[in-house]
Amino acid sequence: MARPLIQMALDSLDFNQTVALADQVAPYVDIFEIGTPCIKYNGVNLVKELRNRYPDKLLLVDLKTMDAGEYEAGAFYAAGADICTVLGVSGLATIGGVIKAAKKHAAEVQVDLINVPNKAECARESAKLGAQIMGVHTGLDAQAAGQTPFGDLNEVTSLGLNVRVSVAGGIKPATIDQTVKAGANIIVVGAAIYGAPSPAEAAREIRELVDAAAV
Ligand SMILES: O=C([C@H](O)CO)[C@H](O)[C@H](O)COP(=O)(O)O
Repeated sequence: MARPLIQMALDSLDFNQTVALADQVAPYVDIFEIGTPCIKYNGVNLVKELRNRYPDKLLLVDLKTMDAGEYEAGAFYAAGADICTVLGVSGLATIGGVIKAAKKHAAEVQVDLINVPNKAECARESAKLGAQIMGVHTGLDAQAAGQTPFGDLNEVTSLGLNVRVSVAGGIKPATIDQTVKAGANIIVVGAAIYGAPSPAEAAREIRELVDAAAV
């Protein structure tokens, strides 16, 4: 089984704390995600900082774009993003705009399926348009209401689309094995790492669990 990538969700608002957390977990993760609250607060300068500091890491900017796809995402690809996210609920015109911006920078697009009523249809149409990654996502508010992403993950991986499937929403050590076995290509972890007493130790444990589950 191909080893899934680990994506660290950097969800602090503080610029320096975000960079410090990235430094701690860097040896164990493949993708740095600048989370939505963080990118809204800090903007393109944080993208530039992480790009300069980590030229070889993948950098995802979780814009969750809802409108003006090409215009909004263009600046973040230009600053060094490898992947920007666009909301599935935004519609195909906006998703197409982000895809256009990504192409100009030889970069990629992730469609976030958060709150999309028909995830299969959105994933199929977005893949046809050229999006490379489908993001199955139970957001922080839905998690607080007791929801998990695993049912949606099974639905989207079983579509057999020629895309990578990312999963986010409260993933923790106890759920790594089922996540890998469900076919996720990218596993996003936020609170289980940044909320741990030692984020570096927590990231190392996640790395070991993913590697063990993927054999
Ligand atoms: O995308 C996220 C959230 O909606 C805030 O924008 C999180 O980064 C994502 O859910 C991963 O974090 P955890 O759920 O804490 O693992």
